[in-house]
Amino acid sequence: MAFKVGLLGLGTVGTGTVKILLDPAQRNPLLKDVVLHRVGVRSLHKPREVDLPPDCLTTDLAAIVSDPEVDIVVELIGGIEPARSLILEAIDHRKHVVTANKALIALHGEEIFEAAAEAGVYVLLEAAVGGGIPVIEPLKQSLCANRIQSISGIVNGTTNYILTRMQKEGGSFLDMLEAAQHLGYAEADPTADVDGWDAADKIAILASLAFGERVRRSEVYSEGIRQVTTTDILYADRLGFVIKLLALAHRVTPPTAEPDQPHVIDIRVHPTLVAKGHPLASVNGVYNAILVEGDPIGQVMFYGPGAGAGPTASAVMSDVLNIAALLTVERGNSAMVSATVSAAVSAAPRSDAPPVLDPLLACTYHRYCTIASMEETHNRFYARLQANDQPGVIGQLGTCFGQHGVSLESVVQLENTGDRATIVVVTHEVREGDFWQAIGDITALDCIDEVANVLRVL
Ligand SMILES: NC(=O)C1=CN([C@@H]2O[C@H](COP(=O)(O)OP(=O)(O)OC[C@H]3O[C@@H](n4cnc5c(N)ncnc54)[C@H](OP(=O)(O)O)[C@@H]3O)[C@@H](O)[C@H]2O)C=CC1
Ligand SMILES: N[C@@H](CC=O)C(=O)O
Ligand code: NA
Repeated sequence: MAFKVGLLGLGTVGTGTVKILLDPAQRNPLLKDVVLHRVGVRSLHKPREVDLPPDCLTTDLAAIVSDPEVDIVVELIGGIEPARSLILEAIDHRKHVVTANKALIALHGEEIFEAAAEAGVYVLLEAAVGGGIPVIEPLKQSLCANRIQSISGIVNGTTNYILTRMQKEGGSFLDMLEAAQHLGYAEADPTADVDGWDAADKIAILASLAFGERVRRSEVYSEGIRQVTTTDILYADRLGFVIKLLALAHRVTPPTAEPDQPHVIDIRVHPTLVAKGHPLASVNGVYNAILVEGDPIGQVMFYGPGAGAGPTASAVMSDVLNIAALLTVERGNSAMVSATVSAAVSAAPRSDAPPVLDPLLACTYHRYCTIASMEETHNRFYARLQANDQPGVIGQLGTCFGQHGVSLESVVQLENTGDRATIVVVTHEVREGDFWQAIGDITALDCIDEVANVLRVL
């Protein structure tokens, strides 16, 4: 019983996927039933790392998604269009879909999953978050009995790779970005990685799976890592922290709230000082980790390679095999029915209703959650200030923070050059809006040259 795959894209992840498909030895036996039928690319003349069967490669991607022989369409071209239209067309032709495209799912998930539910097909996306780390299916299935309270993690391999190398080698941001691009970790436009949009796509997807309600991608607050300097990395280190780009989501609504009201979710992405003893602090390089807190499980952490050809292809192929397994059961059952129930069944009226989907595998959320305004969230902060090195400066800072109810955990003067001083402040947890009002007043003080950087602290 063969299942035919129509693959869209033969770049980093597409190539990794073909390598698994063409080398089934000692993997799951079901892989032998999965056949690579067509591969769609932009250019037929690029050198490729894999030897494809003759006539497999095409630039006509529309023909792949409507090909009657294709059972599963694997979308690995990335971006919004033409990926969105091709996936919708594939669904319309009743193909199951596997995608690694978090940007598309975060933005157009509602349209895609509603079309899939109507057509009775699956759209699976294990590769879209955490690369090779199994996290989407565990959230949908293994943790489904839990009430999830929070998800926090490092979900972008490129920025974690850059920050780790900046920390360990003091290298320049641009050199490290180039290395991440060369290794195939970065998006086609690496702005999505560096500015936190890729991590925001991923936390929007994780939060909707964890909390059972859709998240409007446009409402997810995100800051990238451009403003993180080697000076901040050094000062953070002296204070006992490392700096990581964290994606955070937690349910603000208590479990006792009315079930018909949408949940309020605090969700954001920003560079964060993480205490060296925290489990996320030692996640380095291209590795990702996702810490889930639920009731009754407590804490569970998923860890592994978050980007790159092989790990991401491992996740893509797990989805393909999940679908192949379901199709094996479906075809086996219908063969049994047609063999045993003959005349009576064939005389009955045929139903065109789509097949019923496994509710733990399909994503069928019907309402949007409410996102808490950033001003109302509570955070700890690190602020690096340039000031006059004169008596009373620290007192004035303390007064300004105090007037806005911001309590300080530590204030240290880390460096002096001539009559200038660098002061680093770490606050206790405060209301975000109050902190920024205090910073506004501090900026206006005569003794302060500038607030050079502000970062949040976990
Ligand atoms: N790289 C990674 O580590 C990870 C990537 N992802 C996601 O996987 C997806 C693919 O990423 P990646 O493999 O890195 O991307 P690449 O840029 O390496 O590959 C893209 C492929 O798609 C083809 N393609 C792009 N646009 C078109 C088009 N309009 N028509 C036809 N073919 C097209 C390209 O063709 P050609 O080869 O001819 O140029 C290329 O083969 C993205 O959604 C990405 O976000 C997810 C997790 C990790
Ligand atoms: N560009 C992404 C690729 C995987 O999703 C990353 O760096 O994490
Ligand atoms: Na994954």
